[in-house]
Amino acid sequence: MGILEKIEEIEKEMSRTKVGSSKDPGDPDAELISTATEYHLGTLKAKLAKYRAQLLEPEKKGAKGEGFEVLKSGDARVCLIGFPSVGKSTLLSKTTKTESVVGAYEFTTLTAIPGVLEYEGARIQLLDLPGIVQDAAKGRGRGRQVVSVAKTADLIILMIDATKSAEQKKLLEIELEAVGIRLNARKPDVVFKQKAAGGVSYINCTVKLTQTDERTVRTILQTYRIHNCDVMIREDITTDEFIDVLLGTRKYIPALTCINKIDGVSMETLDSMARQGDGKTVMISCEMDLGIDWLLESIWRELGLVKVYTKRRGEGPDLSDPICLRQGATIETVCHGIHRSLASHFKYALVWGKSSKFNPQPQKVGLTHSVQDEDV
Ligand SMILES: Nc1nc2c(ncn2[C@@H]2O[C@H](COP(=O)(O)OP(=O)(O)OP(=O)(O)O)[C@@H](O)[C@H]2O)c(=O)[nH]1
Ligand SMILES: [K+]
Ligand SMILES: [Mg+2]
Repeated sequence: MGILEKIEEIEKEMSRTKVGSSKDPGDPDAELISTATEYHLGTLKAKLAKYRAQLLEPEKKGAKGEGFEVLKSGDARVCLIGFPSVGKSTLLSKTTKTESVVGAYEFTTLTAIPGVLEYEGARIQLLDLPGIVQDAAKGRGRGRQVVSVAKTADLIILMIDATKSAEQKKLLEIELEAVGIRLNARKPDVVFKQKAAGGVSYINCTVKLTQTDERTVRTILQTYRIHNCDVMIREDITTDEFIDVLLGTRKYIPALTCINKIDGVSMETLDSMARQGDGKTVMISCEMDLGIDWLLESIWRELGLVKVYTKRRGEGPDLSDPICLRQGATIETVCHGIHRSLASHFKYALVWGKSSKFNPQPQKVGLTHSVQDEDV
């Protein structure tokens, strides 16, 4: 029997068990029967979770942990990362028009399910993902695939079940770190450029290095057989940070911790979680509809999107339909947001708002001008 058939068998057995367990209140054996039924259901659930976890195993040995193929769309991508059954799919179904199957058993979700969060005029892609297991990054389950998708996120939500171990957050962080994701860390201010010739040109501007030095940097370059490059260090970095930059495989991604199912814990526990939380922890209950607005606001804030409005000559700005952009976006990005060929026919733009030198008067600018939030 294949895994799918086994799963089907168990699901049938589960529904039979539920039907057969309707209690007769007058029956003295009812309590006994119901305990036995619960136990049986529990065993079935465990088996179901085991088989579903097998479905998540990589198809063949040595297969690379490629990400699930979901096209990026909208203004930004947010990934839901968490252990099984913390409520990732429940959250997606609640906040977007997409229905992702919710189940009381682990590994309900087997692939990446995208939904669209519409917030403040932005369209944010929210990705529901399979639950990960410990050692996911080493290739257990399809975990490696899940953490690989996380690399493509503009924001990662570490989703945690309030009723389960407080270790969850730490364990998730370890899995993400293992594939090179640095959560809530800023990219070190170091410029590293490989060249074809010319040797190593090392420049350390302005800062005094207290945690590494030129000799160490040069030794590391030799170890990696890099003989021609420009290195410019602009902050007091550690040796590890230099290696991060050198390998270029690190992703620096902002993250929020979302503690779900707070309906299931006592006020004391809730209070102590609130005290431990940093500015990047949000507590919610999908079931009781608590904290969802707080979460959406936090997502919006952490993404740091910039809203820009357009206006026609002689008319007011169109406030109903902003263009949402990443921080640091330029007029060129704005052009692409309006029409693909606009930038190639571009002469100049008039900008009103914070980025205009003459604010509140407009400024005439070129394609490389950086826009700011609420510019017109
Ligand atoms: N008490 C309570 N239960 C919840 C809450 N949110 C979700 N659940 C339940 O938790 C169970 C798991 O929910 P899912 O949304 O399937 O969890 P998931 O993280 O997507 O699980 P996998 O896809 O298996 O990794 C379901 O029985 C939900 O009804 C909540 O806020 N409170
Ligand atoms: K589940
Ligand atoms: Mg799910």
